Amino acid sequence: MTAIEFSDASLKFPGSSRWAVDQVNCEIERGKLVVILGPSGCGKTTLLKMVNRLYEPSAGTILVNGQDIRRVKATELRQQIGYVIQQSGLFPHMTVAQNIGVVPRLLGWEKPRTQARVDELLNLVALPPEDFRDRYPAQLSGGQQQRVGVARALAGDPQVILMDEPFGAIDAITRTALQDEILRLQQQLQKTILFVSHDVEEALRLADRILILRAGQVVQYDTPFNILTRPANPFVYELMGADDMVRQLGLLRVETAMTDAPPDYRHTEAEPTIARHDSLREALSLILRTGARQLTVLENDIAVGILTLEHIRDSASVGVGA
Ligand SMILES: Nc1ncnc2c1ncn2[C@@H]1O[C@H](COP(=O)(O)OP(=O)(O)OP(=O)(O)O)[C@@H](O)[C@H]1O
Repeated sequence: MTAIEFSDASLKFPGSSRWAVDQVNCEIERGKLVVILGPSGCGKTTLLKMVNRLYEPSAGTILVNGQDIRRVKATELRQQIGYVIQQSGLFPHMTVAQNIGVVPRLLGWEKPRTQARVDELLNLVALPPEDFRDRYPAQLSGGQQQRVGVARALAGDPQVILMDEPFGAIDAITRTALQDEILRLQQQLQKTILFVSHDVEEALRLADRILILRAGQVVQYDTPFNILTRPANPFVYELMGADDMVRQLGLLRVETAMTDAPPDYRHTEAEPTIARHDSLREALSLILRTGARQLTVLENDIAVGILTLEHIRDSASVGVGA
């Protein structure tokens, strides 16, 4: 099912001679995390802000859950769509609980229901409620503020969440921790997330699909694996740094290269196993170390896939497409 659909979506800012977003056509499947990637000024933020009508398209249409967003009041639309921005955007004069409770209050929830939801969300983003509920944003680290920002975006239980470089201003170690958190939450909640980034590693780690923009136009929209192995043109190849394959293998997840295990598949105890979220680099090490012909890919102790050296080799044989 399609959660967001862009049809010829375009935007030209008043007084500007060029299109900031130029005839974007793409469908975002429900439950997927799509990263919009591209160089500075290519239109990533503009495209994102068109979805919750912070910017109105000059031409084309955008559907959210099948509905033309022009037919929904902007305020109502924004209550249905979570939004996380770089500097968290928390209201400084409100406590953490009040910040997270903004949308539930707008939706008219009773106080006890809002309070319970705030605590549930703080637990979900690994901030113990009793420690954090009554603090003000200035009393939090940058990483904690972003966690609260994510909790706030989830508060009304929206199906669609927009994230605009949410971890851009965070140090590298905390950023990795927050990315792990998003992957964990995503496994649990399966929201449709449109995530702006200019960081290739972040895109490869998080995305089910990557949308590459250049000068407002879609250059390629595909899985991280296909973008790395079949870049549409030299621009994509360079953007992805596809010449450094060892680094890329460290970023691609096993699940991006494996084949699904047949329903009757059984693996013997002796066969080495790997988790679907481990990196291809770890998989390669394991194959080389054990001399195994194939690895069984596990998720929650269940065999979900098979990974061979050929799969990894395919992922490393980059060619620039037409
Ligand atoms: N409010 C505005 N008025 C006029 N032009 C704008 C406005 N906002 C953005 N632009 C222009 O539109 C183009 C796309 O900007 P946008 O912010 O979407 O790019 P971006 O890809 O998100 O960039 P970055 O990675 O640097 O944040 C740029 O040329 C920018 O200068």
